[in-house]
Amino acid sequence: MQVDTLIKVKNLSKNFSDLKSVDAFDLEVKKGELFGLLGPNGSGKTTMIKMLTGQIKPSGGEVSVHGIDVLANPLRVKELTGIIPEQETPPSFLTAEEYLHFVAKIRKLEGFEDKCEWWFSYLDFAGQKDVLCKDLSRGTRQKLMLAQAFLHEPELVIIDEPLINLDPLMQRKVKDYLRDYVSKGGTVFISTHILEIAREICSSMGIIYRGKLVFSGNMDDPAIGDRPLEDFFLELVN
Ligand SMILES: Nc1ncnc2c1ncn2[C@@H]1O[C@H](COP(=O)(O)OP(=O)(O)OP(=O)(O)O)[C@@H](O)[C@H]1O
Repeated sequence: MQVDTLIKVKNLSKNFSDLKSVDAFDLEVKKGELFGLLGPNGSGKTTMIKMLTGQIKPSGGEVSVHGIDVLANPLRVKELTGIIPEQETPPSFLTAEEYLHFVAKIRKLEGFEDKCEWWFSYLDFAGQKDVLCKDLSRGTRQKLMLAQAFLHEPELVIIDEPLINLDPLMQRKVKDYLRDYVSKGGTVFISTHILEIAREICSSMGIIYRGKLVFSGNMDDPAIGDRPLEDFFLELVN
């Protein structure tokens, strides 16, 4: 079945005791979008991503990915989606290469060695292939997490803070890769509190503040106009 809306969220909420971390959130992300979820620290971005990827259960509302109810079938959603959760670290007892090969085998990828080689080369960490994941630098761990998420070229990739810990050259490469991925038909959902990233690469965005979606639209939405994104953002979250 062809699905054009890859992420659909309706009246979604997550409470931690009295705190409404995500509050009655509605959102749709269509195929081909590079969507950025922006918001200040503690506004609910990671909580949203955890609900999209079946890591935590919502307190209320509906969430579907690829037209599949995430609560009912989280494993199927994980099979179809590339995911980089917040500050995820790969297993400490595997080397970088072993980890990528392990992921490729779970994904039942054929000819994965070449694909892994491509990632080692593109993100310039072939020299760390044989290093245990626990001994990798934070930036190299992030490169590895990016590689594992895109290895099977899924229709949808969901990334919490894609450029975290990367140096400017690697940030440039990842931004180029994300733009190219979407231009070839992929869909990417990112969360970030870095507005320049969204301005530079996203086609659409949502702004979350205190758990509520306070804006959703394209980057050329007339409400933003010619203002710096920072001004628009601060107007909504102050
Ligand atoms: N497991 C939890 N138990 C209690 N409170 C939580 C839990 N997870 C998140 N929260 C709270 O929910 C709110 C939203 O947190 P979340 O991590 O989603 O924010 P964020 O927008 O991703 O922040 P940042 O940009 O700082 O990473 C915060 O107040 C946080 O303390």
